[in-house]
Amino acid sequence: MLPVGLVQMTSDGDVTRNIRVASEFVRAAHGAGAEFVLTPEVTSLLTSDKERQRAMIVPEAADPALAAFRSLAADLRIWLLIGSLPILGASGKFLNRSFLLDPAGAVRARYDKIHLFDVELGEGRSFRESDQYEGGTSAVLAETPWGPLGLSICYDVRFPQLYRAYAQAGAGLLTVPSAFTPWTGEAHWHALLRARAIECGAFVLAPAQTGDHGGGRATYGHSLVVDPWGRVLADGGAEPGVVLVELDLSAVAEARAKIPSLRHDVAFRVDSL
Ligand SMILES: O=C(O)CNC(=O)[C@H](CS)NC(=O)CCC(=O)C(=O)O
Repeated sequence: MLPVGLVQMTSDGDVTRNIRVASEFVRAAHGAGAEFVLTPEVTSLLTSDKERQRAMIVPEAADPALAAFRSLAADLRIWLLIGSLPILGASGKFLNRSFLLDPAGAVRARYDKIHLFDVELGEGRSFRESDQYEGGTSAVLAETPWGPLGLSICYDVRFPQLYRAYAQAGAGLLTVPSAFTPWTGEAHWHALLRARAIECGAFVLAPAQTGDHGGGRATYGHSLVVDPWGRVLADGGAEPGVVLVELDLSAVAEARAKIPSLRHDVAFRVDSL
């Protein structure tokens, strides 16, 4: 059994505060027995204030949040997935980067969000993540004591081919740290995450931002753990806090034995008539 803890929080423009709040929740999850703790997308900074982003977002080597979370993982002797930190890349654009830290505080994997959220939701709700961020180009499968883990972030969840590639490469754990909008979350969040779990026969771990972040930004919450049969094992609701759940890892082989759809994948062509 793997005891996991998902941190649900309301990050804002105050990096120091966000690091403190996330760290308190991580400590609480560890105190409750979690050996693997996960935080949401943009744990360290969630703001629409572009000047503030320009001032606060730095290269990885100088990032105070990464340094703090590496010490925390080492201090608590836990595996820690920091859902993402905004990082200043070499091109001058930002990268939306997940970090998997081991119990020695070492960075075991980095993943840069591949699919950027450029959408028009209507009623003046538009997002253009690519204005400031550069997308990643590599899927990343990380080794853990609990088997291979496939990393992704938020809007990536709408691209099932990423998760299928992870499942075909052996992943039984999939991470989807997020900051979903309240509107799309209400309509799609549970369905998308359950679909990824079911079609991959894998656990989906999705720690989420929640609530009102100020400056017109709000997120859906509902941090979710879904098992390989598609059952929602835990739902974080709307309030900040920690979601705790024990994963029975044998459920991966069990689901895939019942429905071996990963083995039934065939290459096909599309005939346009
Ligand atoms: O910009 C930041 O500060 C943090 N990043 C986010 O909030 C990102 C990009 S705007 N949000 C999403 O990808 C939401 C996806 C979503 O809601 C959907 O697919 O429906």
